[in-house]
Amino acid sequence: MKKTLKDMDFKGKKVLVRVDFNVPLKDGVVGDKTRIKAALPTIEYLIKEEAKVLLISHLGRPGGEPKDDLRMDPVAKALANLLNKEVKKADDCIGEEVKKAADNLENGEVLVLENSRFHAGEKANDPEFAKELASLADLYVNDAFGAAHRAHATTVGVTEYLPAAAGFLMQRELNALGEVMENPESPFVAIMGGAKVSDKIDVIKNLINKVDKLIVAGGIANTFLLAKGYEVGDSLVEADKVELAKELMAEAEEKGVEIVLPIDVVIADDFSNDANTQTVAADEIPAGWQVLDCGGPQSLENYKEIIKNAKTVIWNGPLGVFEMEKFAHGTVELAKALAESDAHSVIGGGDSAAAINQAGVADKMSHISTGGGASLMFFEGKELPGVAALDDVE
Ligand SMILES: Nc1ncnc2c1ncn2[C@@H]1O[C@H](COP(=O)(O)OP(=O)(O)OP(=O)(O)O)[C@@H](O)[C@H]1O
Ligand SMILES: O=C(O)[C@H](O)COP(=O)(O)O
Repeated sequence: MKKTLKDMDFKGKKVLVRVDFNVPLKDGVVGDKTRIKAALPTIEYLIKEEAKVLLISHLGRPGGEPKDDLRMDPVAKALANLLNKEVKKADDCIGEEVKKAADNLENGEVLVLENSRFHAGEKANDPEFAKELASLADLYVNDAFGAAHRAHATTVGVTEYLPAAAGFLMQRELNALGEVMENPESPFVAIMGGAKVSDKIDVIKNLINKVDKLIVAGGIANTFLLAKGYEVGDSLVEADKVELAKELMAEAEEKGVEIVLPIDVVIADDFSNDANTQTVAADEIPAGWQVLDCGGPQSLENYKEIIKNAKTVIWNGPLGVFEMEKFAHGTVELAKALAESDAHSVIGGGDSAAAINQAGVADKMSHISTGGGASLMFFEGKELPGVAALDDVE
């Protein structure tokens, strides 16, 4: 058991809180506040407990140096609006100026530090950088589930120097994902979509030991269709993963797990929303065409029937190129089917969460993770470095 907020006394203490405020920015304004809202319970608790709150996050991938369009100012502004309270902002996350700003905080005040990835030491998990950061505070709280799969200075390194506990969001994510992986009510169905087989192999391998049915859709389905001996035209495939797809299908069969592939698919003559399209059987994809949505009517009917009978469903990755309206149908319909079902539904962050929001059914899901890569690593059955590094309860 990891330490949580309830295991620490915060009054008058400077608390370095790692949050995942890696949010989309549009014209210098936060485009989606979901991740900021998700961290509010921890921040509000610390304010109430009269801590001095130092928030640290990465934003985008600036490559170890300052980039003005990736500063945390819009995030601090959005947070101030949500908290309805003044939020201070520092122009760096280490150094004398920042130390002074941290020391000048009154109990219950909040200071947002600058993007941690403006320093190369963050991704390198450099001990010197971690030590500098840690020197700002008395205690450390990690509420950044979305970044817990990264062994960086703000997620792992600092825990060498400060007492370290999990925040409320971190706890909520670990409980929700842990429950579904350890005690799923069956029938247990996983839906894997998205673009890259290589990203999902370890997840599929682990899930084959846990689920009753595994729906393979999105771009990754093409490699499995190829492995079945179908032609897939110009579709996105990973030719070097065909053998592996065959092995995974054989392993699933041995274990009595059904791998469900699309029956019919929406194909296009170009990777474009203006392309010509048609719906064809998955074993009749003509040369020169590419699959951009696994949600043909028969496939969808099949997925809906499976979901209707499921007690637990986990979903990671869209069924098609849902960013283009013409190919969003399957993903949106699947989201709606999940919303209508009684199954316990857990969504693995990233694009799938965006699709659920697009379909307007977010409130119908049991749990939508704030982590993309982190939830995938969790579904792989691996321990997240940012969690492992936290203190155990004595
Ligand atoms: N048939 C397809 N052909 C090409 N790309 C596809 C296809 N189906 C889905 N995609 C693309 O897959 C991408 C999402 O893949 P990814 O593996 O990153 O999903 P994810 O795991 O949900 O995302 P994240 O890593 O953000 O959690 C989307 O951009 C989508 O357009
Ligand atoms: O958005 C995410 O998945 C996390 O914030 C991690 O971001 P990263 O992939 O840039 O490390």
